[in-house]
Amino acid sequence: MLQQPAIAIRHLNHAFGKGDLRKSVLHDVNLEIYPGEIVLLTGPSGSGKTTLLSLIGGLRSVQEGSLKVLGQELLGASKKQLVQIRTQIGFIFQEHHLLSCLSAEQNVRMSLRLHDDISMEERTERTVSMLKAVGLGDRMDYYPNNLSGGQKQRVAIARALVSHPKLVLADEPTASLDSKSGRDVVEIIRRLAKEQGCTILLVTHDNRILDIADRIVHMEDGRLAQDMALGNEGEEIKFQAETLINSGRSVRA
Ligand SMILES: Nc1ncnc2c1ncn2[C@@H]1O[C@H](COP(=O)(O)OP(=O)(O)OP(=O)(O)O)[C@@H](O)[C@H]1O
Repeated sequence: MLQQPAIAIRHLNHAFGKGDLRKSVLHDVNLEIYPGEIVLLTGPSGSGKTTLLSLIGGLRSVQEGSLKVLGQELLGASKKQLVQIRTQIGFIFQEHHLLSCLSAEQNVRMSLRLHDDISMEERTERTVSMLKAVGLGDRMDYYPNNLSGGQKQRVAIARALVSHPKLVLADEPTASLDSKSGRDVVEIIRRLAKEQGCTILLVTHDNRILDIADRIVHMEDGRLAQDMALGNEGEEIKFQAETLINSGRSVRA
């Protein structure tokens, strides 16, 4: 493949704690994800998915191995470089982390504050059109407390995508949603990501998401245990993929 990977990971190890309390949680992780790919990260509770996602997002420092995100090496990166890489990534979490004192519009607009290259006028335009794209054109002045769970998660998606990031990292974005809202949220992420051509890495235990993915990467005990491409293949692969997602869910339950 000629394209540069959006994420390139080589021999990545990670541990928490020191001395006797040191616990190794990622072991020799190797992974490449290419621009435009939608990849699901699955695995049992405690297998290291969130740790891996937070390293890729520049939310933790890389300890050992190589981790390149959008061409930038994060091993040894300065705080300033980590902040810079974070501005190029859209984050969507299970808990939406909206600021309750700000309206939906202000929450979305906030994520453009570090983008000095985008004029005030364009920030307003983008914010309004992104909230319309997630179906909240008539809720822009609402505060989070007056929105449903699914609506709050849609504001969080708008906030993650309004800067047109090249990479979106999502950690169980549908976990707190009912089945219809969960499906809507996933469909919105997929549509907007394909329109904007961005790469998505999504941690999930939710097999309703399966059909939006190009690939499933499965973790066990801090290692990548399986990497499966999905396409228009038959029921057998689909069954295997569902089993992987369910294995994570049943262990967690
Ligand atoms: N800040 C931390 N300090 C110490 N140990 C941690 C910390 N964060 C995670 N761990 C440990 O690292 C391991 C991997 O955790 P991680 O949250 O990455 O797993 P996960 O696959 O995302 O799990 P889940 O599906 O439950 O969210 C677990 O054993 C966890 O207890």
